[in-house]
Amino acid sequence: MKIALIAHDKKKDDLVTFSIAYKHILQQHELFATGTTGQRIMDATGLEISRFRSGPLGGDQQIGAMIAENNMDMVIFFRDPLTAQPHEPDISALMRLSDVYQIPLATNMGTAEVLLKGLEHGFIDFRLLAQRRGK
Ligand SMILES: O=C(CO)COP(=O)(O)O
Repeated sequence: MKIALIAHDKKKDDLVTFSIAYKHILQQHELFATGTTGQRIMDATGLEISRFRSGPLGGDQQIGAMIAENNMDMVIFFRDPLTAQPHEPDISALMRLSDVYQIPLATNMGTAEVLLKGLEHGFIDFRLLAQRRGK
């Protein structure tokens, strides 16, 4: 499965902690991230991650493009709901595309934990069908 990892600045520590805790699951999948988030997680975990641009410079849009191409299976996006972001339209667009294409999207650690455990137990296997349909 292809999983995107994204966190706003005030949530990056949480995502790093989460990635350490769930490294055993994450390492079985193909990981992508926005620029700074990806670097932080790689440094802390040693996981291999394909990094896009930083969010404000287009990273959210690049991940959105992968979703539109049926090329992303899950998005874990620790949003900061208390801080205004300069690229709010890009963030909304990414979440919108996740809904358009029915891609599992976790916007906080509670949901992310359920998603990764669901992934571990095969609950996200509908994406395998979607991948085949897209080819
Ligand atoms: O801004 C972001 C998501 O909207 C994240 O970007 P960075 O990972 O580069 O900080």
